[in-house]
Amino acid sequence: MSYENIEVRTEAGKVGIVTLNRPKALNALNDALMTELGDALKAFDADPAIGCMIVTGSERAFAAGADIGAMAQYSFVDVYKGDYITRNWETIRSVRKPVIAAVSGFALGGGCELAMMCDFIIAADNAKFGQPEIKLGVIPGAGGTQRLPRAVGKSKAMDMALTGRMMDAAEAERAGLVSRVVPFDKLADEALGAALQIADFSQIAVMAAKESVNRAFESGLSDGVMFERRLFHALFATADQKEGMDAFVNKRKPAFTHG
Ligand SMILES: CCCCCCCCCCCCC/C=C/C(=O)SCCNC(=O)CCNC(=O)[C@H](O)C(C)(C)COP(=O)(O)OP(=O)(O)OC[C@H]1O[C@@H](n2cnc3c(N)ncnc32)[C@H](O)[C@@H]1OP(=O)(O)O
Repeated sequence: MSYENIEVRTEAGKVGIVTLNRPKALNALNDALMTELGDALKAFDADPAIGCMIVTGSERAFAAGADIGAMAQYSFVDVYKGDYITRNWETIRSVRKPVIAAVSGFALGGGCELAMMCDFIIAADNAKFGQPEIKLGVIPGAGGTQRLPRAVGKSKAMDMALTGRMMDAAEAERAGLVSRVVPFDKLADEALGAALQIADFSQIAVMAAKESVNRAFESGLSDGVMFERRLFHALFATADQKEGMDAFVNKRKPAFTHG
């Protein structure tokens, strides 16, 4: 499959990597890019050999937001009837294998929202996150007002949504938006290291872990705990649970099922 707005590759046959590729526009997210991104992630998700995915950008920008030039002329009818965002952005949330956002440079507006749709964010020390939509006379439209408070708390999320200010990688890590911060020249290796580690685990246990953690945002504590418990119980029906626990008892490396 050839793409215009992204680059796609695999590492070690088990990690799928998508690089946003509109450098002249700081990876501004247009409709074509988001459709290509969704298609690429769905293809990796369907590939039994792929255990984890990475979405990344350039040193200067993960993505500086949705494409303002593309949006400037749209009417309500355009975006409502075109099912703006729902039609393609939500695809990234439908993939069942983990997606790591490896963020350097600007992750603003839709770029920050895209990173938050991924399962966790590893940031370079030059990363800058923000939801500056207010400066354009709009508000975040791809989950920013919902995911950011859940990640960093109401006060910081409200501050960012109302002032449009950016926060740097260190503040983002302190606030809980970002899982790890590394020097830019270590970002690709850090993200790939995490992805390879995940891809070597039991693929069904990895998918269950992702599903269960995400359920925390969709249900009350008791329901979420019960959802987790039933998934935990269900994994005792898998060969990987037997292999993983037997390998520990017999002091050997487990050979999990991938795909
Ligand atoms: C039915 C139709 C469906 C269409 C679907 C479209 C896609 C879906 C969108 C929906 C997403 C949900 C809602 C999200 C909304 C947003 O994200 S709004 C945008 C939020 N982002 C911003 O406001 C940041 C805008 N950019 C800047 O503030 C600055 O560029 C910067 C990031 C601070 C960097 O500044 P500087 O270093 O001075 O570089 P610049 O010269 O400004 O930029 C370099 C070139 O990149 C272009 N560019 C930058 N950001 C964008 C952008 N968001 N959209 C388009 N183009 C961008 C900039 O114009 C420069 O280009 P040239 O002028 O040609 O050099």
